[in-house]
Amino acid sequence: MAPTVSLGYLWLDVVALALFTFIARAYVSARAHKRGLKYPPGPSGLPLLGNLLDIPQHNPWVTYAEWGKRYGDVTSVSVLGRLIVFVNTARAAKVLFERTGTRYMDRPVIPIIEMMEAHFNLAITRYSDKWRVERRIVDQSLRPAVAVTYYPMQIAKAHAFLRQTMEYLKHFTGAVVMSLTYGYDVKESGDHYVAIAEELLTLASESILPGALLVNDFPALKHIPDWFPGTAFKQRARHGKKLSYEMVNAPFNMVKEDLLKGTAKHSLVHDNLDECKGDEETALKNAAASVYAAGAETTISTLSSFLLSLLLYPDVQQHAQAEIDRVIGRTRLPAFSDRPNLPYIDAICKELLRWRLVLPLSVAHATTEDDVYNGYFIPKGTTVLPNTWGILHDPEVYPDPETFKPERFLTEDGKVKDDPLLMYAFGYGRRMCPGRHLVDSTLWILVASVLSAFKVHKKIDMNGNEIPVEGLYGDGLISHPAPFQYAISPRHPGAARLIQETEEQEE
Ligand code: HEM
Repeated sequence: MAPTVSLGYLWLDVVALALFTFIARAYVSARAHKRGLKYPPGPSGLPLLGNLLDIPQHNPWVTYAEWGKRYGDVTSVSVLGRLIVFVNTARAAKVLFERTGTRYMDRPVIPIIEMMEAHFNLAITRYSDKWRVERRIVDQSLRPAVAVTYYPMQIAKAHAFLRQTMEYLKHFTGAVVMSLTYGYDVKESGDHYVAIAEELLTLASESILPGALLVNDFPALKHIPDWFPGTAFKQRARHGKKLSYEMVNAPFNMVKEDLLKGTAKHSLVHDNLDECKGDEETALKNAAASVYAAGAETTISTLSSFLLSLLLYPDVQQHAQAEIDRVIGRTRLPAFSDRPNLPYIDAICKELLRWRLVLPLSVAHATTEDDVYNGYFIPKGTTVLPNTWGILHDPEVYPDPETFKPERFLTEDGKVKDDPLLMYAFGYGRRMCPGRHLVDSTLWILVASVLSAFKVHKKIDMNGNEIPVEGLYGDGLISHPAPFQYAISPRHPGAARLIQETEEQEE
């Protein structure tokens, strides 16, 4: 039976905490006014609720980009008194994230993520000594000189992908990241570690964006007991906590056991474990789980977009295959040494990062101290969301931005164009993605291998008609294409044999 005796006290506590939250936020706002400064402009909100009802749940980055056009390159909204700032242009991103040192390098506290104990993840760790130690481990293990040592493994996984085709997509990305992090070869279906990570990441990704859960704006709701209506978020948090524990500890303990047995392979954990003492082991554990958490789903989303782009833009496929035939021919599969001679393949990889962003709103930053931008006040602790989608879909920089056009990254004489803005797909300043060098080679080898061996086309239904593909995307923090149907077949008579040979080479 639900306890009733303490209900009065409980509500007093919750109301007191809510009031405290409001007063603290009102105090910050008063501080801004005292200095004669306003928050960055944005849509006007309702009393108390602020802009809560203006936050869209579908493709929010498109609305935020429209606000950017209307109100300026830095805009803001208030949700139940919590200020959220959006950075809408490359110019503002440069000033705020690159020229102000560490002022914008914190992460906001997200109550539901803390309740899930998923803040082990470096990507959402506050700017602190803990972040510095764990980031150093990840940077060391994923720097370009180490990333190249994973080339043979990446080639082997890409060839396995060709052999098993599409069911292997999820497996492929999980396989690369699990192999480099723990030296573990994931099972081809139903892998326990991959399943846990996928479930936790989906749960966290759905819970994190502004407006997703009320508890994120009103932390006092954490204290409401489970039996109270509307507290499903607590069950979600408890389940997330169990998954976080398993994700951080289970694969790490497996490497320790393998080390004792003498069977552990080259991996981030293996290479760092020898030097670990006391707390350093926790840092290594967190860093490793973060690499998996940040690396697998993001890469899956990009590779799914690759397949989708081939269905929607058959001419891109033809152009790429003509380049492969010209440079490599049809008697072998691509190797990393072919890369300088395949600029169109490189341009496809770049356009994939721009066209459908894996993290359209990047990962939220937060300010470590007060700041003033263009005369507007941005207080310490403000959530700052870079609208990377808006920046990389600005029609003045990328004409016809919704169309997949690899040639926008080629010069007139067919060379690959350097585009510094594209790095924003990987984030900003010191928080920029440490996995970007690895992504660069993973993406390239898979795109080149698939295009070399296969034709990817629309599936045909029982009446002989092509099944249409809409190209819709989901709305979580990590944006995935909605499921779509496709067919895949060897591109030429020798392709099947080349694929078969990869198996023999690996034996
Ligand atoms: C297409 C694939 C990927 C994309 C588009 C991507 C993009 C991003 C972005 C936008 C951030 C946030 C940066 C910021 O806050 O400014 C990030 C953070 C991070 N990424 Fe990636 N990423 C990808 C793959 C990977 C891979 C493969 C790994 C590891 C092997 C990885 C590891 C991380 C880590 C550890 C962080 C947290 C960094 C921090 O907060 O200090 N990512 N990534």
